[in-house]
Formats: sequence, structure tokens, C-alpha cells
Amino acid sequence: MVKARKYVVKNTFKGLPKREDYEIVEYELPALKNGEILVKVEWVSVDPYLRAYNARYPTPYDQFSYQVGLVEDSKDPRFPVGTRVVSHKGWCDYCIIDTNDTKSDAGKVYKLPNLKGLSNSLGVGAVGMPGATAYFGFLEICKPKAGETVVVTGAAGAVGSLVGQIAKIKGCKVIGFAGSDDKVKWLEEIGFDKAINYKTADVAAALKAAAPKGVDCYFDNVGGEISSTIINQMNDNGRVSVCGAISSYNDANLPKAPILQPSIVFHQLKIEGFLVWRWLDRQPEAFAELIKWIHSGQLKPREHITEGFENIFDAFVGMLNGENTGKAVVKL
Ligand SMILES: NC(=O)C1=CN([C@@H]2O[C@H](COP(=O)(O)OP(=O)(O)OC[C@H]3O[C@@H](n4cnc5c(N)ncnc54)[C@H](OP(=O)(O)O)[C@@H]3O)[C@@H](O)[C@H]2O)C=CC1
Ligand SMILES: C/C=C/C(C)=O
Repeated sequence: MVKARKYVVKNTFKGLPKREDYEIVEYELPALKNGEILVKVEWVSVDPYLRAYNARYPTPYDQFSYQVGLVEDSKDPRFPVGTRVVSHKGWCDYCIIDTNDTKSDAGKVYKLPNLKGLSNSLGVGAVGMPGATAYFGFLEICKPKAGETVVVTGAAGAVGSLVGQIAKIKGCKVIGFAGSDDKVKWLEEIGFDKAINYKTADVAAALKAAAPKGVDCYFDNVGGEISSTIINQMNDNGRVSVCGAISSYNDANLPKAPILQPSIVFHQLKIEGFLVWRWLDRQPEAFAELIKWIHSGQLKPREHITEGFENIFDAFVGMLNGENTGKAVVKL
């Protein structure tokens, strides 16, 4: 019998999640049935959607998220012992996965792609859900052309830092907004043409100076007032990919922001929201391209690593508070 630990969400969050909203439950895993695998979890992801989706689930529920782990026992010949897998089984140290379970929007368990020597943690980051989000959410919705000006908010985070670098690979001029001077410095080091600290800058004036000819594509990770300011500086036929709205995830009452309709109409903008699950069946295409770019040095993924099962909650809240540069992950 294997002893496992998992985080159970006890309460619907009010504001920033609190430690008391979670309980760590220890239990014994049952014997494997046909089609099941036993996984020792090695890397766990903490992401904004764990906060954003919380109100949709009746409590208590097991905290879902992506994880990478090692198959230690198997009753499915497609996943022999020693295989590394990516699943959505969340914050636990051991788990049993039913390999035929198709219920989750987040997709079935799959083998970690061959990372050719890169860290397995990338399976929950640049070569996982955030990588697919950046790849498809930017390329399919913004349809960037070389020479165009692209703006990214949440630019130093998991998704935003990849979007900015992909935009550079595609020959665009890239401007990123992030929440500290250290993040701004890093973004300029990895090739952003301009990075701006949205907490200290006059956003409208700084953007006007950085993009005097206007903005063609906007990848929106944060929503709220800064997004209205950016959208109101867009060019004719501009495209906005609405990926997330982290500026409001902890708010019960949605903040007000300047209206967008005049810009949308007079500049004939396209604004489209998406969920990365839309491209689940095309993930291998994104992963192959992302791995190629990382190996060629064109894409430099960064990770903010927290160690220890007991520290997953702190890593989650730290990410919501902006402590991460790059992808926030926990090593078990
Ligand atoms: N549509 C989809 O399918 C998907 C959407 N997403 C969305 O993408 C966005 C980025 O996710 P991800 O890259 O994983 O997370 P990040 O790695 O970017 O981490 C979250 C970051 O959000 C920033 N942040 C926190 N509060 C605020 C605020 N009030 N205003 C502006 N920025 C804030 C912080 O950076 P800073 O210091 O710069 O403030 C923090 O580091 C989220 O909105 C998420 O929901 C992610 C995956 C899939
Ligand atoms: C899959 C993730 C969705 C958001 C909104 O973060």
C-alpha cells in the first residue's frame, strides 16, 4: 500500500486564497485496477486559473493542476514503469491515474514529450499548457506579421514571457508590461524591444513613447484599466488575444475600466478570448516547435522554483502576488 498526500480545497476563496482554505489529506492508495497507473509526482504547477476557476467548483474538491511524474506501477502497457507522464491530477505527491478517463477539459494523461535533455519541469511550463497557450493563443488569434508592433501584459510570467519571445522570432517589435524593475531588466535581456514597469510608469505616455506608430497586436493576460489604455492605442485592423484577466481574479466586484467601443469600431479591431483546451489535439505541434526554439537558443524559458510539497500553497499565493519571474513550479 502506498501512502499519499493531497491538497483539498475546503472553501470558496474570498479575495486572496488563505492557507485555511486548504486541508492536506493523507490516505492510502488502493491497489491498481486494469487501465490504471501509479505515479510518483515530481513537479507540480501553480497557475492563475486555479484561482479563477475556484468559484465554479462545489467544495470540497481536490486541487487540480498540471503535474509531471514517474510511473512506479502500471496496469496499462502503454505506460510502463519508468515512463514520465503529464496529467491534471494536481497537488499531490502520489496518485493513481485512470488512463482512459476522458472527463477533464484539461485532457487525458500523456507521455512527457522527449525534451532532449531539458528539465522535465518544462512539461508544466514552456512545453506544457502555458507553452501551448502562448503558441496558439498568440499565433492563431493575433496572426502577427513581421514588422508589426506587439504588446504583452503579464510579460515576465509563464505565458507572457513566451509570447514576447515568439513575437520576436516572428520578426515583430515587442513591448512588455511587468510589475517590477527586475522583471523589466530581464525582459530587455531576453530580447524585448522595450519593457515597462506598469506599477511606476504612466502607462499611456510610456506606451506612446515606445510605440509612436501604434499597436498592431495585443496579448492580454491581465485585463482591467491597463488593457483599455493599450487597446485605445491600437492601429486599424489590430488584433487582441484575450488570454486572461488576472488583475480581477481576487476581486468580488469587477473594477471599472475606460470603454473600448470607439476604438473597436473606428479601428475595426478584432478581440477574441480563448481557452487553450481549444487546441488540445494540436499540442504536439506546439511542443515540437517550442522544443526546437529552446534548443536553438531562440526561446529562453525561465522558471521560479519552490521546493517541497508543504510549500505548494505558498508558491501559489506568491505567484498571484507577482513573486515569480517566468513559470512558477514546485519541485517535490
Ligand atoms: N486562456 C487560457 O487558456 C489561459 C489563460 N491563462 C492566463 O494567462 C495569464 C498569465 O498566466 P501565467 O503566465 O500562468 O501566470 P504568470 O506566470 O504570469 O503569473 C501571474 C502574474 O500575474 C501578474 N499579476 C498579478 N496581479 C496582477 C495585477 N493586479 N495586474 C497585473 N498583473 C498582475 C504578476 O506579475 P507582475 O509582477 O507583472 O504583476 C504575476 O507574476 C493569466 O491571466 C491566466 O489566467 C493562462 C493559461 C491558459
Ligand atoms: C486554462 C486556463 C485558463 C485561464 C483563464 O487561466
